[in-house]
Amino acid sequence: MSESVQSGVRPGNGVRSGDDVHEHHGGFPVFTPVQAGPNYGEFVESLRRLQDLAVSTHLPDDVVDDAIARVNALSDMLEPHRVSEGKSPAGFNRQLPGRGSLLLLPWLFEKVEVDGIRSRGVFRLFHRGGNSAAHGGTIGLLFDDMLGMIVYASGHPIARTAYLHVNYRQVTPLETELVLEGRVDRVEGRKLFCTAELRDLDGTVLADCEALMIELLPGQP
Ligand SMILES: CCCCCCCCCCCCCCCC(=O)SCCNC(=O)CCNC(=O)[C@H](O)C(C)(C)COP(=O)(O)OP(=O)(O)OC[C@H]1O[C@@H](n2cnc3c(N)ncnc32)[C@H](O)[C@@H]1OP(=O)(O)O
Repeated sequence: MSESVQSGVRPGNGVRSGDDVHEHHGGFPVFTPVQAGPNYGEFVESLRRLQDLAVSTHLPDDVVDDAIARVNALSDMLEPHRVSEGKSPAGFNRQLPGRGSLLLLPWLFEKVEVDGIRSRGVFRLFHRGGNSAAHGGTIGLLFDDMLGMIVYASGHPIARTAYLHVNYRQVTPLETELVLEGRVDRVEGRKLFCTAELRDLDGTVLADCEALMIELLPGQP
């Protein structure tokens, strides 16, 4: 199999179909994953810490002024290195929490196999919704991103989420290790019906979802 991937997606370990199916479905460009450097994970984690602090501090105005200047200086340093989609290590590095993406929940995959996926991690302070619970939208983000990985691992061509039904069963705590598991339950043509559950370490289901992923047709964005 080539090193090229569509939006970071390629078949799970030698499963199901050949290269053609994966490299010619959908209108995604073919990306070559950008390997993160040795300190990239620490860089992303430093930015997450900054986000945690941004939502959990009450700063004097002069500290805010100083912070604005420093953050702008940092942005000015990064700006000349801007690249187009697919040319940054962000999102392509499965060995890093959140695949090295600041958007994604900083979770790590424990199992990425044809029959399903398991990942583990915490919701951070900056994911707070209210009363120390995770914001419901961030739970949807966790599920939705996992669905992409489920499709990838199961060996199906790239797919998009047609619907994602989330059941919020219990309040989801912040800064507490949790486990997420999901899989493709059944396939009808291009339609992949998936389920996933978010549990605490006692096995209590905090949220679960049912989703329809649809394999993209050639040229579909
Ligand atoms: C090496 C390192 C590894 C890294 C590895 C990374 C891998 C990880 C990548 C992550 C990648 C992100 C993946 C996240 C997933 C998104 O978040 S995607 C973003 C959110 N979703 C979207 O933006 C989708 C927007 N919608 C669309 O583009 C189109 O509606 C769709 C979903 C492509 C479907 O359109 P279509 O192809 O025209 O399909 P259509 O003919 O309408 O329907 C096909 C069938 O599905 C049914 N259907 C369609 N929609 C629905 C619906 N909402 N409800 C029920 N049935 C429906 C139709 O009834 C039809 O059924 P049949 O008649 O065939 O029985």
